Amino acid sequence: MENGAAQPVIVAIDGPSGTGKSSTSKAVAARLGLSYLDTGAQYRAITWWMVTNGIDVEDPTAIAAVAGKPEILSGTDPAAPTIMVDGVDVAGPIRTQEVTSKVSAVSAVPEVRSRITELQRSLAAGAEQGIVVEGRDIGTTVLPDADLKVFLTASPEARAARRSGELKGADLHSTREALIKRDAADSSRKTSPLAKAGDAVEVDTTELTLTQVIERVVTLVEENRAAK
Ligand SMILES: Nc1ncnc2c1ncn2[C@@H]1O[C@H](COP(=O)(O)OP(=O)(O)O)[C@@H](O)[C@H]1O
Ligand SMILES: Nc1ccn([C@H]2C[C@H](O)[C@@H](COP(=O)(O)OP(=O)(O)O)O2)c(=O)n1
Repeated sequence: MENGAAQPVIVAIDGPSGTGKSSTSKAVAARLGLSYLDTGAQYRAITWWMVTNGIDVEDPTAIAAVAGKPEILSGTDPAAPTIMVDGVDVAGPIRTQEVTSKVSAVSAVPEVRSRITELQRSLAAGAEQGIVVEGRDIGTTVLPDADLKVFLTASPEARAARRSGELKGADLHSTREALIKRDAADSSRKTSPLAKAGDAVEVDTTELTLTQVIERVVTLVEENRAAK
């Protein structure tokens, strides 16, 4: 723009688990001075609340009935993202195996999705410089008018190796199986499944380093801005 003030830019980054969405999105947002939102953390947070409050996660009606109750607050600074539920910092508890194994069932419930989608849209609208939002349905459903949509992929082997590295020695085979099962659940649900938007740029990260993926996405954002 003539006066040098950049228009806010909205970047949607989707893809299955372990493709590098969180690491890439955080780094791209930090580099470009944008906000950052991890929507998986929000679905994990509402799942943590359901588990903590004894809600049967196999019962969609029970989940739907209380979906509006927890207050979920996301801090969008890429240098220090935060996630709170009813005033409690749940950044650690939302990463347990128990939450990971239940998050697909909870996030498949339409009342949960509409609640969380509303929060996501409001955070995106309020981001003054723009925002990088990562998840499963950002480009398709949450922010279909995003300036740039990226869909990250990687082989199941690469994704499982990355995840087991994080879980400090977790068995590679069982990590791979759990990951494939969660992808299948997330891709096959009726409401807003994991899917690549028609206008998303697909980046296969299997053979790329994290630095290369970050560079690729930063370049895509810069090209997008320059074309405006
Ligand atoms: N291109 C890559 N090459 C190697 N490791 C990667 C790459 N991208 C991400 N990682 C690592 O893989 C793990 C999962 O990445 P993460 O960003 O959490 O993925 P996602 O958000 O898609 O689940 C992290 O430990 C991260 O450092
Ligand atoms: N936009 C989103 C983001 C996540 N989810 C659901 C489906 C995912 O399996 C869980 C957890 O997502 P998260 O990004 O934290 O998962 P990983 O870090 O890739 O293991 O949340 C979703 O349904 N929609």
